[in-house]
Amino acid sequence: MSPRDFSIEVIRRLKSEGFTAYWAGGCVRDLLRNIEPNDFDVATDAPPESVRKIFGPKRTLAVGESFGVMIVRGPKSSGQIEVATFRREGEYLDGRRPTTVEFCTAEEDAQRRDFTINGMFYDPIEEQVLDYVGGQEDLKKKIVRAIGDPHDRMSEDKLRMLRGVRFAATLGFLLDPVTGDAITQMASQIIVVSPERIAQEFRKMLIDRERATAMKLCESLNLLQVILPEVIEHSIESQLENWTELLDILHQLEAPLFETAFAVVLRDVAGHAIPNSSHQSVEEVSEICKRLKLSNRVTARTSWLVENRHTLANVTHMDLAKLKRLAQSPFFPDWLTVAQAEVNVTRQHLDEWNHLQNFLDQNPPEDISPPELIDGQDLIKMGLEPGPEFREILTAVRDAQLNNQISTTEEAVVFVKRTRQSNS
Ligand SMILES: Nc1ccn([C@@H]2O[C@H](COP(=O)(O)OP(=O)(O)OP(=O)(O)O)[C@@H](O)[C@H]2O)c(=O)n1
Repeated sequence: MSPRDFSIEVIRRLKSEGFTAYWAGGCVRDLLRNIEPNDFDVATDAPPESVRKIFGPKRTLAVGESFGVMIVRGPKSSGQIEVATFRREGEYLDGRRPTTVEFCTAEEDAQRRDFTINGMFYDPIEEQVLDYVGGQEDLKKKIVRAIGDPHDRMSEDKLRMLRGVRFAATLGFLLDPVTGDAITQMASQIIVVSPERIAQEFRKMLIDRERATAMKLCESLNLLQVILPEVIEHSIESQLENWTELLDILHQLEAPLFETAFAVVLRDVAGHAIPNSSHQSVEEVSEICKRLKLSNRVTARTSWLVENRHTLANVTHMDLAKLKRLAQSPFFPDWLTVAQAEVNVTRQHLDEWNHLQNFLDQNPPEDISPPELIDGQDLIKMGLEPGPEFREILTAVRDAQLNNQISTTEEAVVFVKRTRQSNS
């Protein structure tokens, strides 16, 4: 059973027990835009204990029982769906979670949601939309508008400021000016939101095709200045054209990973620290990643991409070994994605880009990463004492191999002997 069919089954069951139940929130927005939703959330007037009784304790899991949210597990392929009791939320003291909730009507439940386009319900059995907040109208007009007073909605959950930006950018909608003004006024408060949640919104924005629109909106609403002050300090104040260029490059990226797009966002953090030195800048980049609690894997990839942001300019001066080492990097495909976008936007380093393409055409992957000819054991067999210089010797052998000077183990042995003779 598909998740969609399972959620209809759940609604049917709740109704047969005398409750009301609808699809709610994002899935209604997507369905009305003719887009298949990622998940189907159900909202109902059944209290959590009734949900548990109807579906049985084995198939239900209270994820936020005090907030009225239960997970109902379906047969294997149908996954699980969230069934939330209509609720009105009490005060949000920490800007993240309400201190209390009270169960209420569907209409009141709609009023506590974030944006009108996310505040609708749909009855899949009667095929009827329930819209208490003007969501259909705003969908038609392509507007992201907070429900009721935008200050109130944003105060309740400060992350909604970023959600508003994301919906406007990714849906290609306009951010309602009153909602936008409220966000600008409250932007500094985004810091109360956990770094993980902020990073998750950034991820969603940056992997979307409209990532440049999202960043531009974050900047114009002052959110970026609070979340990534380094980017703004370095790009906007000193060089406005760098910021415009950065947005153009972001826009040009072909289906990037989050970290690839994030490295573009951070590209000028680097240049500013010490011109022509990437070291300090990379430390700054990994500090930013740490602050956003990004994983080590993401941090490594982002830092490597920023560190190598000027590498294209040097490719014509690199020998084969250096080029092959570059292309061997697990991050090279992402680096190419950025380099291609940079070339397209700046029209600089076209010769270098062509040089690199020729190199890649002429060197298939097996030539770029050929099996090693010798290792430490071979050096010991040759009578060498294990020590720190093993690394140097093996690097020199590898360079000679990558430069096509040697291609067999025998040649490698001769190479080692000859180098040692000439060094002594
Ligand atoms: N800070 C939030 C988060 C969610 N919601 C409400 O809860 C619904 C479901 O939230 P979620 O699954 O996080 O978002 P979606 O709208 O489904 O969109 P996406 O999955 O793209 O985040 C939203 O539509 C909205 O009605 C809200 O009011 N305020």
